[in-house]
Amino acid sequence: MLSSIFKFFTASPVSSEAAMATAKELVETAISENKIMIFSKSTCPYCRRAKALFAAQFPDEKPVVFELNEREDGADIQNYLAVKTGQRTVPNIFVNKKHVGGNDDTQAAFKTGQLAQLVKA
Ligand SMILES: N[C@@H](CCC(=O)N[C@@H](CS)C(=O)NCC(=O)O)C(=O)O
Repeated sequence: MLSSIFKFFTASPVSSEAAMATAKELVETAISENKIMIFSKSTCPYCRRAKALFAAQFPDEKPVVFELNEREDGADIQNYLAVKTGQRTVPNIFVNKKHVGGNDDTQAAFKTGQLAQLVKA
């Protein structure tokens, strides 16, 4: 019972001001400290495809992945990312502090060579 109430609140599209501020700091630190930062959900097929692309094409780089569905602050992070990037879906990917976007954007950026440019920037 308590855990279902808790899940309802963590899945909420509304975060308190304090939770948003905490999520903001966490997200901004993660983006600035990690070359490839992937906000993901472990159950999401688009996320799997994006992670597989990095593993296959940039095997020397080790993306940092936050699985939002496995964290208590996952909904707050997702809400902050929506404000920051205009994108609410996962994956939400940053390379060298640049917002690449979701899986479709990442696959497209790989095809044009832009992703490789960003990775080595
Ligand atoms: N076109 C997007 C599709 C991403 C997408 O639909 N992701 C789903 C999960 S598989 C999502 O974020 N749904 C909303 C949510 O999980 O909150 C992409 O290529 O990244």
